[in-house]
Amino acid sequence: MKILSANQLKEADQVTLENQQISSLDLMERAASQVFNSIHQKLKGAPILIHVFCGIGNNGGDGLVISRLLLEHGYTVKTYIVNFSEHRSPEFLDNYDRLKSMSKEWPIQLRSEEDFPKIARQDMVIDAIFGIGLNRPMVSWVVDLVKHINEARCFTLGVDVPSGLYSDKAPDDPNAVIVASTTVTFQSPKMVFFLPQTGKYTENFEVIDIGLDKDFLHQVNPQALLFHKREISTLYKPRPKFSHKGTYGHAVIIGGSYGKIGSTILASKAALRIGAGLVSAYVPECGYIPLQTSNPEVMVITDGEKNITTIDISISHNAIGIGMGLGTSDQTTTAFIKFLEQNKSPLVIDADAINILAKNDNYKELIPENAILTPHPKELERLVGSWEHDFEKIEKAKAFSKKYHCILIIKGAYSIVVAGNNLYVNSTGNQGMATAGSGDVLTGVITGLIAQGYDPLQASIFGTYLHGRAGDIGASKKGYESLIAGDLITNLGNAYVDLFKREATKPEN
Ligand SMILES: NC(=O)C1=CN([C@@H]2O[C@H](COP(=O)(O)OP(=O)(O)OC[C@H]3O[C@@H](n4cnc5c(N)ncnc54)[C@H](O)[C@@H]3O)[C@@H](O)[C@H]2O)[C@H](O)CC1
Ligand SMILES: [K+]
Repeated sequence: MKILSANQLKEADQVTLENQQISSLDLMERAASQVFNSIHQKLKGAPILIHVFCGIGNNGGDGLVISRLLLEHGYTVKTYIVNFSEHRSPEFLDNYDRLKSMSKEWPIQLRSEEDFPKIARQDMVIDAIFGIGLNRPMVSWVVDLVKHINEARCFTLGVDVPSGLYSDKAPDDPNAVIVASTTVTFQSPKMVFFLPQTGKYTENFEVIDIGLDKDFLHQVNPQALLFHKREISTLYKPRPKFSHKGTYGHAVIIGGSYGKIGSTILASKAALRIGAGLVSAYVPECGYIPLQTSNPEVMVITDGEKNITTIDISISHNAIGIGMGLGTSDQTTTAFIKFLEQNKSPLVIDADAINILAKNDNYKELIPENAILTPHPKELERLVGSWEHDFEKIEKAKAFSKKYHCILIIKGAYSIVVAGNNLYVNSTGNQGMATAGSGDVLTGVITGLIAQGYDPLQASIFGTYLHGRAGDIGASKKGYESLIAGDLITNLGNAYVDLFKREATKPEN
């Protein structure tokens, strides 16, 4: 599914009006009626008080249409106009008149704190104050209104986006944004829903198709792509019946140091469970017995006593995952840099291997083309430098990916695969996966997929999805708190099976 920017949506809007020969008032009616349908389906006429807060632009216009339709269907509604400016949009004004002409109770004008209504915990709020048009800080009484609404802690539905969010940067004041229980958004999910600083303002979101011009939507180069099961399942490579372990490649996992051998146990097991034909672990001597005991299917090569001192892989192989538990001692650093100078294999670079690269710009030049780096936020910061907000972080990640011709996977609630200017947002995973070793499993998964013949970009997107889905299935059985990295490995098989199940284990956003 395409994630479009605010400008792209505005352009789509214009193209649609021309090609479908409709007015923007018609389009607003179409869009807002769908929001009403979604509310009506859930409320089914429930006799609760619904407060609809409308700005004076087109988001506010949507709110007025929703108010009218709710009233027509017998709901108890109070409509408020948030007068943050004198420049009311024509579509707002048309709908304002329509609402006044059909309702005995006129909308209530808000101009200052004295006008704020009481909102009870059991009421519902529809937030149509600002949409994708917010382009400067809100005046202070509107900020106070937002806080007043949030303090009520009642079910709050955001129209298009929670008011107070910009489309391309973090909010000026983190308390000046509506915290929505759900957001019904038009045509395309918004990038803000997927980023930590802004995604927290909506618990859920629902995308509704408002019928924007199909050709435009088809040809437009999106801000990012969001991957769900239907798109992901097309990446799956079926296994031929007459195949053997050699068909599925040899994955090598390099890492571990005294006290951190578990990371390589997890990564190598994950590479096996995702389907690599053969897996070898290259670890220091102290890892030999733990690995052989816990993963009998994995072959073990050792070097150094407590940490790796040279990396010499003479066995034939198809992919290497390196860095988990590796440590960053001088000896290990030298070994890793020498390895990079000679290596010709597809690489997944994780954890301490990223930390070593971050030490020196000359090291980064050694990143092979199409290597995949899987940093968590702190590792990413070491690699690309600090950022002020998430959009800047993404721009820095893109610049890094282009400069070094590699793929970055920004791990988080929605992991984002960055390949040059292209962004791929993952839709699976949950907060239970914020646990030790989760990243080691991801590295093993992606390395195992490359060994089987998936290209690095496919392996990044597909691997991130399967890893998250395994976490979702694991959490559905164990809950978030008790989910551990080993459970992700256990459920990788279920994640594959789930790809071809019709019903999703978790509703798609
Ligand atoms: N194609 C679609 O997706 C459709 C979207 N619709 C809805 O329209 C809004 C966007 O409407 P717009 O009028 O452009 O912007 P807003 O309503 O978000 O904001 C109103 C207006 O206010 C000005 N402004 C911005 N920041 C401030 C501020 N801090 N203080 C005062 N004034 C401010 C600015 O000029 C804005 O234009 C979209 O989200 C959807 O809800 C259509 O209904 C259907 C098609
Ligand atoms: K809104």
